[in-house]
Amino acid sequence: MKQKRKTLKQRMNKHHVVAAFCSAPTPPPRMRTRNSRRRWPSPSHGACAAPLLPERHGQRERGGTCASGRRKRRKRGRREASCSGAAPARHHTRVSFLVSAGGKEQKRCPMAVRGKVAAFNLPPLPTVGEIIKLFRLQAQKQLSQNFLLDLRLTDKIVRQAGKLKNAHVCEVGPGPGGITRSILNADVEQLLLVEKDPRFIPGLQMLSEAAPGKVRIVHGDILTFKMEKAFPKHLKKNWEDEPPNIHIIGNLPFSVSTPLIIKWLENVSKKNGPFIYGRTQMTLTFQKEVAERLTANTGGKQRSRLSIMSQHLCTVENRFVIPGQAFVPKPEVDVAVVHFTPLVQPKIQQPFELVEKVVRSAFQFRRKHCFRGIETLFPESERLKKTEELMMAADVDPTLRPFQLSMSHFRNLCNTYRKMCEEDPSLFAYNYREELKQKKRQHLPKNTSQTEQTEEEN
Ligand SMILES: C[S@@+](CC[C@H](N)C(=O)[O-])C[C@H]1O[C@@H](n2cnc3c(N)ncnc32)[C@H](O)[C@@H]1O
Repeated sequence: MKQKRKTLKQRMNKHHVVAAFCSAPTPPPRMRTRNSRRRWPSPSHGACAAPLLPERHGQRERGGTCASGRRKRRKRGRREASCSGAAPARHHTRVSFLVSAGGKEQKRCPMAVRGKVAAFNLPPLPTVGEIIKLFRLQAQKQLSQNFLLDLRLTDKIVRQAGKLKNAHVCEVGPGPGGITRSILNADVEQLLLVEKDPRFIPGLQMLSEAAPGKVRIVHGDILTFKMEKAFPKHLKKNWEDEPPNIHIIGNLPFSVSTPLIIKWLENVSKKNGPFIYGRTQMTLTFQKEVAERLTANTGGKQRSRLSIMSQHLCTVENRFVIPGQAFVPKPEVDVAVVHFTPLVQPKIQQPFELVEKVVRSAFQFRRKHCFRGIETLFPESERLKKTEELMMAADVDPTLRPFQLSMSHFRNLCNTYRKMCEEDPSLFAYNYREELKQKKRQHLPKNTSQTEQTEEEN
């Protein structure tokens, strides 16, 4: 009789587990999964995981009716209960969930989906590590893929975005879905995932099924993806108002994050792309040194083109550093999480291209006096005269080094250069590098300023 009742209970458990994966948004009343045994059920639909997921439901039920099965389960239960909060990320594949009859969390390994950010609980899922194994998602070095498996860390990244309850979020490069889980746990309204590598799509579909109606997956390149229509129109806010409840979050490869932030800064300046909705906030990871450049102050060692371009358009905050060893595989460098909020008024009120040109020229020779870079704004024939005119009118000491120039120095330089371009409409089209190339092609004798290598970082 006792044995019969247990079997029924087990059947109920099985039913709830399946339901959780198929469509039910609520967690099962009581469930145990032992991930090393791969007990999770396969998703019932979608082209994603079915062929790779082992079918174990029958085995589970049979195991429950014999004495040795019960002994094994008791032993396993003790092991699960001993899973401590200090478990390192690599232990995460052995994590289990224990949820009580009321759906209230009794005990759950802190490595699992939780943290202050959690406001919505995904049903039990295979861990990120298991998804990687299950779908054989080896990181591709040429795509600079480095994954975050520690969900405390992904929660921490997501917390940097602020309150996400009912927010519309776009995650760039979700990969195996660590950050994705933390975003979903923050009780967002809608999550748009843009992933370039098709190998990750089935694992993401699995997450999508665990949070029905919330996730939209786009297989595409974020550098070309059009964000203008990505979110509902009613979320639009005036630029002067508080930022809309729209966030961009992502841990992108370094090769993509720098060109992407430059593109998005241009979008901020033109109020298009993701900023058609207002002052959309971004929480993104960068190589630590790039994050330092983005946030460097006047006189700082890392002060560069990126510092001026980002800080004149946004409030930029370097929130925290993630050591390289937190990623799998470990990259050569550390990573920093940077938060951007577009400013109501840019600090330099000139077109993006003009500011970019002045700033790029100024940092052309970063160890030399700033006039050496600034003079590359002018054709050789009138270089000296025009550079003097610009520096005088902008009230900038020509012997300062580029990294010593403040935002107001750059504002004055841009405003004066704009006036000079209005007086001489051909000036803005002048391109120093083009001139150099042409001269090289013509085999003209080179003077020092022509042969000098530019030092500006790109
Ligand atoms: C560094 S991995 C991070 C993966 C995951 N977000 C994490 O934190 O574990 C970068 C991810 O971005 C994806 N990715 C790379 N370039 C991309 C692009 N241009 N557009 C969209 N996704 C891209 C990669 O395929 C990979 O999944």
